[in-house]
Amino acid sequence: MTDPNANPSLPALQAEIARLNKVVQVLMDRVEHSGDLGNSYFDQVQATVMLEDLVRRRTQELEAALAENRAINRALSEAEQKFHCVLDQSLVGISMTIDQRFHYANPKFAEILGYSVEEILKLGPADITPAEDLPQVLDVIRRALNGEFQQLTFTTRAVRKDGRIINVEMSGKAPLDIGGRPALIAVWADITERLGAEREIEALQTRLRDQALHDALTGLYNRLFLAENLDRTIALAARHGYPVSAVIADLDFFKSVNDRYGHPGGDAALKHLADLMRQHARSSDIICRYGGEEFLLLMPDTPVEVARERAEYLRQCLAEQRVAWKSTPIALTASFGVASYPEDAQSGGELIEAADSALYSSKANGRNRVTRFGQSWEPAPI
Ligand SMILES: Nc1nc2c(ncn2[C@@H]2O[C@H](COP(=O)(O)OP(=O)(O)OP(=O)(O)O)[C@@H](O)[C@H]2O)c(=O)[nH]1
Repeated sequence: MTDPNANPSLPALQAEIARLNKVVQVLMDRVEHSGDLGNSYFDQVQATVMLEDLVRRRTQELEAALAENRAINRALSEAEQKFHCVLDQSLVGISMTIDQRFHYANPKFAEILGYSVEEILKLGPADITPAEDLPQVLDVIRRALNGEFQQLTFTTRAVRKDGRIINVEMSGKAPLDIGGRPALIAVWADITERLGAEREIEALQTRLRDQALHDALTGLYNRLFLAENLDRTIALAARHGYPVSAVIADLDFFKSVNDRYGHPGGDAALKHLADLMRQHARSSDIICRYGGEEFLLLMPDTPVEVARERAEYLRQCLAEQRVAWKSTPIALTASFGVASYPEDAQSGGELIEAADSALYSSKANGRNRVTRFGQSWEPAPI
């Protein structure tokens, strides 16, 4: 990378040698012509001695200067070797770009991109950038050359020699003046694996959060989700002035379903009711498995009468359908309690309590029925 001509003392020395040569030439001419001018032999000898002395002194000075110059060059060469050694062993890629071409690349930079150093030096940033990223990369280079950044760290993609696209992080500083041309020095790291690992962790976190908020058996939201969202749902309703209705459904004599069909049969029954509630819900509704065989349907912006009708519809469907289970389909019924904010309750907690108390009335009054909070039960139509 170092130009030996860059040693500032060398041109000065060369100029001095040229000047001395001229002086010697002039003096020699004078000596030769002094005879023509009629000067004495003694004058000629004296001039020759002076000349020789001057040349000897100047030669000594020049030799000393040349020795110093050689020492400087040796020190420069050693420094360059050390510098190369560090760059060659660097764990990050280093490049220097001049006029859209890589003017320097360390082995790591070539390795990141799957080229040899010789090959990469025939390329430039545009050759290693995917076409769709090119406008953005060229814009960053343009702005860097304009001196818009003192320090820049930039994440982009690069195309390797084998065509594989990798994610790279590139850091650079303001351009340097190299031989009168702006040079961009950049440090590169292949962050493909790191990004992949980060994405996996993110996906895992999303999955874990999802699992934490859902019931594994039915896929419905669980109580934790309800706890996180109930108050917010009520607060939103209060702000916008609409009602929120709650329906709690509880399978009747579920213990005997388990006893008769076994736990897997009971699970199939729970999934059946969950699917039924899901099929007849609006996207704004929140359905969650509230307890073992208890389900909650939270219906924002829904008057209590509409909620009661929905509960009645679900009750009927459940009573009419059979849960497919081996050779013996399972007959099920459920009891329902309905309440509404702000009519029956002033908070999320009170709303659930009101719906629960209505459910209790349904159970107490014979099951397989829908009871609205604060109202006496009506006989079921079937
Ligand atoms: N299969 C299955 N059973 C469950 C699950 N969670 C709770 N249970 C059962 O649900 C039953 C609930 O019984 P109870 O609370 O006595 O209610 P019930 O038998 O439905 O009676 P009523 O509600 O009064 O009609 C218990 O036998 C629990 O073991 C589950 O995830 N799967």
